[in-house]
Amino acid sequence: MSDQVKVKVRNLTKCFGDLKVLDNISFDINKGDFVCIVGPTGCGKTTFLNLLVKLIEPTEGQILIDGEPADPQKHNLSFVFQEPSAFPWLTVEQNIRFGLETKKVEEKVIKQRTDEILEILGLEKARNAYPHELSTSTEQRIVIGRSFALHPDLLLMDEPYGQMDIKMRYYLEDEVIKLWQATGSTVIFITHNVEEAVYLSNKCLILSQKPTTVKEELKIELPRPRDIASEEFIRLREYVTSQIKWW
Ligand SMILES: Nc1ncnc2c1ncn2[C@@H]1O[C@H](COP(=O)(O)OP(=O)(O)OP(=O)(O)O)[C@@H](O)[C@H]1O
Repeated sequence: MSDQVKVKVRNLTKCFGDLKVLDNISFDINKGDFVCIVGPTGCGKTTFLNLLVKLIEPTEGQILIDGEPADPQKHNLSFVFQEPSAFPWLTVEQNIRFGLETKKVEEKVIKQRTDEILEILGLEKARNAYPHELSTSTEQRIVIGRSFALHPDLLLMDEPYGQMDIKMRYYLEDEVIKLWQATGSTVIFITHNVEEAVYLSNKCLILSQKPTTVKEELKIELPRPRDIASEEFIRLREYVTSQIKWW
């Protein structure tokens, strides 16, 4: 993990009319970090992502990527949302190649990255299948693979496993860690699931209730793969849960 700052959030405030959602928020995300953002329902997690991609404008403050105002036209941002969005008319392999071809990446690099991602996903044999021939969770894995293949400046994931059952989630979480480690991407991952945040992140950003501030930036330095039954894991999970409680 390098200490080079990738994302700098400074004095970010967002109001919708009289409703102050984000209240003077500042934090840094380092290059190669896997940051999970957790907080009470409605505290503004999605609002933060919308500000980052300029879907909405801040009331005050700014977000910088590599020292420049965040701009999806300039920065290489990639997204994964809760609803899988593989292109149904493309095969698994073509889905993973898609973004790289659009960006006119050299064929040799496209092939090498696609093969690497297919291998990590264990989908080499399904490379010529279409998404409708596969399960919903596999479709989401393809979307995640497609996003990591781009080696984005920043990969934004908003509850990508929200619809998956618990057993499937552990499997997918291990896979996303492999993709992250193989590509060195910087990831911002939003989740309601504290266990998922402690399992995945090397830094957990705990937000308060509205008007939202950063309650704590918690470094999580447990070895990987993480043991959810270990004393330290349980202690951290309980601690983060206690921090986001507002009742
Ligand atoms: N365009 C908008 N206009 C008015 N209010 C909005 C708008 N977008 C979001 N809000 C309000 O801002 C607050 C934060 O919403 P947001 O969806 O960012 O929260 P969240 O933390 O992602 O929520 P959840 O935990 O439910 O996923 C909510 O009270 C929401 O109603």
